[in-house]
Amino acid sequence: MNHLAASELILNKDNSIYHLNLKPEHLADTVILVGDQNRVDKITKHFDKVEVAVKKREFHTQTGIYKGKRISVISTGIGTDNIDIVLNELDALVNIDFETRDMKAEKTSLNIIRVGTSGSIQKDIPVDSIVVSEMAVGFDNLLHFYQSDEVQLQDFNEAIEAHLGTYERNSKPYVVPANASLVEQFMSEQVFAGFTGSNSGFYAPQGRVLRLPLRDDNMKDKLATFSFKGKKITNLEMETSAIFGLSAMLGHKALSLNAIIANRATGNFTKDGAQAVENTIKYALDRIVSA
Ligand SMILES: O=P(O)(O)O[C@H]1O[C@H](CO)[C@@H](O)[C@H]1O
Ligand SMILES: O=c1cc[nH]c(=O)[nH]1
Repeated sequence: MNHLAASELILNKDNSIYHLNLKPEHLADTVILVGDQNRVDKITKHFDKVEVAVKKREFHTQTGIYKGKRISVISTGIGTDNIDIVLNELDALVNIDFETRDMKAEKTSLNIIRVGTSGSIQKDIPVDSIVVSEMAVGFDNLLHFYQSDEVQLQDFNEAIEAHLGTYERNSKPYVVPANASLVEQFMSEQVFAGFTGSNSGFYAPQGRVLRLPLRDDNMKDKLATFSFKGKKITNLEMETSAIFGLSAMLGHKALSLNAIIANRATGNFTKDGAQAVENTIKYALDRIVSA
């Protein structure tokens, strides 16, 4: 067997994993991922107790108990490049033996739930609502570095590429589904079912113009008018595609919920982002313990 070299599976002096700074015993099987470090406390303030609190760079982790369930909350920072780090290190914590540096024979499957913020691109999905993503389309290029074809919905890939007329030097969009059982657990009449676009930036990649012109002025409208097999792209953010894709490849279950703080179709921005996020956190925690 090939043991993973020190340069590939990187452990800190205390045997914690490189970026997350966590040891296997620090992690719960249910993991909430948030972009913003300050959101970790906003979630664990609802916990009965917090037993682990570890910080390194933008990766802040707290593990504790909520209504009898052990949950880890981890901030990822912004972007799918960070999701590459977080998902690989989460998987290593449960599925690689840090002593032997080999894969474990028996694999653990985590439940991974993103609680994020996002901008709606459909008029009828207003600010302060919650979108539960059934699917995601990645306009980043992360999944293309992995043997990921099997987890991608190729018919959607082709339909989106044809509709957008993606610039030939950009990476090709990839579409990946959320875990179906988590979608069922989190869906209700209080939320919108979504198809979430994950972009490689906040400004031009999401069709925002401050001072710099876009290569394609119509990109936001093209995203909003895409429709295939009854699905429209509902909202834009920056992590969900990679969370769904890497989780599916690694055998974990993933879902993403986003508080809608901007409506790009109407030009509205929430008047109380903190409350929108708090409502989404409460909804997510409630659904996690409802299983
Ligand atoms: O609020 P978070 O979870 O960070 O999510 C959204 O907010 C950030 C951009 O402002 C991006 O990370 C985007 O995905
Ligand atoms: O419009 C938005 C709002 C939040 N996060 C994003 O990435 N885009």
